[in-house]
Amino acid sequence: MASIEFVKVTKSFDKHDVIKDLDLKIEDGKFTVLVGPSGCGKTTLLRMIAGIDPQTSGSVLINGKDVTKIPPGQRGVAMVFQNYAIYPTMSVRENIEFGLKNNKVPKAERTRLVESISATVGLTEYLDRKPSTLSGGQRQRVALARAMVKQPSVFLMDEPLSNLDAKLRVQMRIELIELHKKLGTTFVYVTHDQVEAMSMADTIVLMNKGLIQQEAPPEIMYQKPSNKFAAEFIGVPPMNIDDLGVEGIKFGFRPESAVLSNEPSGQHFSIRGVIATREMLGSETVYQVKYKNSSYMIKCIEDNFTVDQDAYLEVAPNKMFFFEPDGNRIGEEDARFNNYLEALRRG
Ligand SMILES: Nc1ncnc2c1ncn2[C@@H]1O[C@H](COP(=O)(O)OP(=O)(O)OP(=O)(O)O)[C@@H](O)[C@H]1O
Repeated sequence: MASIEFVKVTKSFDKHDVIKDLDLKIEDGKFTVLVGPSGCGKTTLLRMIAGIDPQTSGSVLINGKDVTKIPPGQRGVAMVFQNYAIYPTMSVRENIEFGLKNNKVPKAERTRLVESISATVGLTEYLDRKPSTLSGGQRQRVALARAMVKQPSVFLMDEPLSNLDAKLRVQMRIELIELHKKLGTTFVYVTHDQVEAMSMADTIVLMNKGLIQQEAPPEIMYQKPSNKFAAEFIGVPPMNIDDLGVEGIKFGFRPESAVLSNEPSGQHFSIRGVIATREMLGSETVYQVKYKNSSYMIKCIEDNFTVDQDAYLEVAPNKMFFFEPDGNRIGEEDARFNNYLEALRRG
């Protein structure tokens, strides 16, 4: 088990700061997901923890100890990548055992570890197979088992599910959640996929351009995004955001927070728009509603509207968000919040 801490960490490539003065604490035993758009610095953070590509300045601490001078092999961390890095000519057993042999672990102990870990990830019956005869999900489990035999105190995972098809990804997500529960070890997981982050994380660390935008459990990230970036990054379709027309303020509401109807019901924000597109997804329907120069995405359980039909789009006041011109969210406790609600109601 281990906690991880970044203290004033900067990482530069060719004098360009990819990460600048970053402070972050990753809690012991938690499933922490680093999420953000491509190039925001997620992998760079992971590599600094592993010691593969150390920071330019600042410190990385594992269990309170500065690991700057400790080589990757001695940090007690194991990494799992998206392209597995398993050896095609070795059997599953040999792949899992490889690191142990290298570390001169005695044969009896090796066999015990390989068998118990294979059972944990459901590979027992595949131990004598070659990786080429396994499915993508089974190969991903070999990569996990290879990391697990090292009995690390931290698992670092870099988009480990991105090579799998959609159905398998969902299944592996559940398996990873269960594995984390079983092991109780610190997991640090990198992804650009907000659904993965929402479904697996104890804590989400949302990054953009090398800066942390918000650090929070999934439900807080969703209900109380700290800024416009977080509001738009988490959630599918993203939050609808538009100009309030007052002091450069923007307002926003989630696609599932709006109600579409044929008659207005007197909700706070009420406009009459036209259905521009309709996506019937089975359990829900996503409509695009056009109103003046704006368009809003609305998610409904029922499928009551057709394209080109007029509809009232209404949102309750407790479902509204407001953002400063610099993107920061204005909380309900802010004295201006009610003024902005009033401005919205008047249209
Ligand atoms: N070895 C390197 N030399 C120069 N620039 C690099 C190097 N490694 C990463 N970068 C730059 O650092 C930034 C962050 O890269 P990083 O791989 O951490 O992003 P990421 O968030 O993991 O993105 P992705 O989701 O695409 O993997 C990018 O702009 C990238 O171009």
